[in-house]
Amino acid sequence: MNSLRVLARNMSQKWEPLKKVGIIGVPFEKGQKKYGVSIAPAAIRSAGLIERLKEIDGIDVKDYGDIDIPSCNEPVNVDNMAHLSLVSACNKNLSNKVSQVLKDERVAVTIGGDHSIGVGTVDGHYRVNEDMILIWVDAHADINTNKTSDSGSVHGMPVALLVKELSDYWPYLPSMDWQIPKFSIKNLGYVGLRSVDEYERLAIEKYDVPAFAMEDIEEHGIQKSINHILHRIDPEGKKPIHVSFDIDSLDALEAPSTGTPVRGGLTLREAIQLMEIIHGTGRLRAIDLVEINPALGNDADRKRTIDAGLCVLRAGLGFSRRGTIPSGILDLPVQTPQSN
Ligand SMILES: NC(=[NH2+])NCCC[C@H](N)C(=O)O
Ligand SMILES: [Mn+2]
Ligand SMILES: [Mn+2]
Repeated sequence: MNSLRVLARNMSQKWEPLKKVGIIGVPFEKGQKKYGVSIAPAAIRSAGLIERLKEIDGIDVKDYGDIDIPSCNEPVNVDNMAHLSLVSACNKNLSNKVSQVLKDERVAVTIGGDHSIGVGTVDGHYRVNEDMILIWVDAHADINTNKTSDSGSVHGMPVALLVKELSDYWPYLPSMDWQIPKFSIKNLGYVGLRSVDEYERLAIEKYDVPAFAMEDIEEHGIQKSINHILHRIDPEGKKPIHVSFDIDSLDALEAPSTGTPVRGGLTLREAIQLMEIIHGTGRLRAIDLVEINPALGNDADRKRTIDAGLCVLRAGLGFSRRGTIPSGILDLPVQTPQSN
């Protein structure tokens, strides 16, 4: 969006939660090493994704289906970066789809997939709303480069690929020409961190990113933590919000079916409250739900993890734990006298 349009919107727009939602499935798992995260969109849909979202008062849900995932293509060789060409091709399609959903004036809800797909969702969002801010809810910071990563898995690198301030720390990445990192790290905040690699910590401190690790959340509570972040990166409360929610931000007891679980995480109640607060700003425009791996754990684990993800989405999209009044009805039903 050009800056004049942004200015016009900021002057005229009173933010209201968007009641229209577009679902995008991304059955992609090449950003990490374990089988299973690619079957999450199907598993979450069959657990009742659309139906449970439709229970939210006044909501309009459109399913855009799954994006095309390339199965093989010309491999490119970049040191310590596995499957880069596939990651790149998937994200290119995804970026276009997210832009389309946002242009349709719907909240873009992307169901992953591993967290490497954050490159496509944020890129697609940025292309529509250049003033967007990004809340990365995760046990991990996902801000490694191929030089600092121990794993070589791209799901630990999406933030570093996205932010312009780190572009000089990358080599030339063949196949990634479509993605120009323009998003500023100044518009990023973290919630839930508890497994941060050394160079990731260095990047967070160098750029003074508001990063609420679990100890900070313990100290301040989830409400003050998210309000602090939102105020730090957008003091006037004018910018569209993108939440990239990695299910491993939740405690491993709440979400066991995930590839890189870390104990001591957010309770589901904290995550719900976080999403309710962000919903309450009226500015939430994109949610990613990633790293659910239905192939890990037993039936109960799978069910608990998917259900936790659905609770997070519902909270972000306006479901109220207080309950809602039936629409158009003003009083309790009276009893009609019985005939016999
Ligand atoms: N999206 C995730 N679950 N990321 C885990 C990343 C773990 C580790 N920091 C790495 O770079 O490999
Ligand atoms: Mn992640
Ligand atoms: Mn993670």
